[in-house]
Amino acid sequence: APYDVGFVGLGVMGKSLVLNLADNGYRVAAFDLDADKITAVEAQDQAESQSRRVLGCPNLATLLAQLTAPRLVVLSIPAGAAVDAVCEQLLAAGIGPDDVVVDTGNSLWTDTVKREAHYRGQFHFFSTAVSGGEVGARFGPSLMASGDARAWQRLAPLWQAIAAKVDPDSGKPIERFEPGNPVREGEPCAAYIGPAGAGHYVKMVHNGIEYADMQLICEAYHILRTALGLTPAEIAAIFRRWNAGVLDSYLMAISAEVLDTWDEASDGPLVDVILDKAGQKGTGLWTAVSSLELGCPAPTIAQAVYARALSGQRAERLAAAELLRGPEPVALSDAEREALIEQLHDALYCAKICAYAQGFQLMASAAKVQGWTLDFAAIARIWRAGCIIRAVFLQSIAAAYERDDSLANLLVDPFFTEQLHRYQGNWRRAIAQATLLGIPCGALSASLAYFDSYRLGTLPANLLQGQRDFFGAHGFARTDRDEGARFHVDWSAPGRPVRPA
Ligand SMILES: O=C(O)[C@H](O)[C@@H](O)[C@H](O)[C@H](O)COP(=O)(O)O
Repeated sequence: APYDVGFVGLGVMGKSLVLNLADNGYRVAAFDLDADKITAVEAQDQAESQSRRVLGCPNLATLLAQLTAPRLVVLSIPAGAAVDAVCEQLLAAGIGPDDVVVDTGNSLWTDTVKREAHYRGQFHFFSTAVSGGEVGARFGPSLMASGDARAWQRLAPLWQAIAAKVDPDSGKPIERFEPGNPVREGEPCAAYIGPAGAGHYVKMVHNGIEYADMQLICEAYHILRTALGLTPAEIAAIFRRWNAGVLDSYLMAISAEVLDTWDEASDGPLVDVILDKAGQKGTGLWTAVSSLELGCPAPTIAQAVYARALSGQRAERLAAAELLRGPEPVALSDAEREALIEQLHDALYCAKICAYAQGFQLMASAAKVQGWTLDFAAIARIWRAGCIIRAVFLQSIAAAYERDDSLANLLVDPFFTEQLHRYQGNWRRAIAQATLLGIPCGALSASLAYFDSYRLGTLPANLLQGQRDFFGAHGFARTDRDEGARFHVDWSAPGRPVRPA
């Protein structure tokens, strides 16, 4: 019998998606340039299922020959030129106008837009951004699909079958990590986001928020470690406690796991032998750049990208540490220590709300410019399970957009407004304490500055406009005239007259 879907790229994510598809009853014809990867996925398939659900193919022509027409071919290959190379090879191997090719890598959304247009008429170039890492891909990722809606009709049953599932009542993930026993009940975390590029844009922002979330947790860890001298295991215990409340999330849970991990070689906490130089593959940077280009502030996300870059300047930091002095360490009383832990909890929560608010507002800004109609409640719902930023609080974000799908910013949703009012005091105290102790908390404080700026009717941009007009005659609007009218001061003339510009 012919195979249901072709799969090209059997790396960590590709192999996991293939076995997930097979677990859900799809017969997969698979190819990779590396023959060992083909053998490996076939062997794992047989070991897990004692049947042949996955067929390794020696080349793309053989793969296409196994498939039911119109054919469906999924790509899981590194973002960039490799995607175009494989598309050209598929054309040479005989893929046709009715066939669908799906890019599941972390491609830059503008590349996806170009590819869909470039291959139109040759085959349907579709995309589905995947979040959840190796385990997510294997047992249930979050899937953000975009492109021709007719291609989605074909893909939807497969994606909804393999996607992570959420319990419709609690909004919590239904998780089971058993080969051959996929989760079939619950709401699937797979959605059609919109035209080409929309899915990859939304995934890019997911990753930007992921960067912010991770950086915020790292700053809390740094303050607990430095200000209170707690051990990684003690901090892990605090994170577990926090993970039982409003901060309940995958990233909080794995942070506790990392902190609790012992390194035999050094006979100490693993985290103490991990070099403090953060890597990055680009999605966070792309998000920050898009926010700057759109003029839609995402300072917590941008600060998280900068924090990675700063960590990368390790040699310079070590040299600077010999030269630059911070404040003298201060011993905190037991009451102050307990208070700081509570304050940090609230600071993390408030800053997290700001990072998500920035991400959702950024998606809204991009949608406006691109002419996309994004369903923010649906996006929040498919991020409740499977993806890296999965968290209970996404249920509240979904509810906020269900209440008002044209919400200007999550900060002004009644639920989140009330939360910020309740917890902001401790947020300020945590940042003030860390700052006095000389412990960097750029993402926590960038979030607070964002909140304080967004909630203020008047900002000091009036002086800034004056400065710009003084040195560059750039002009300004007046508060007591129509906003469209421009004015300029003749700064060198007596009395500095203000004239229409
Ligand atoms: O949603 C996910 O499954 C992850 O975000 C995934 O896409 C990947 O792990 C990131 O690309 C890591 O990004 P950095 O290497 O830039 O941290």
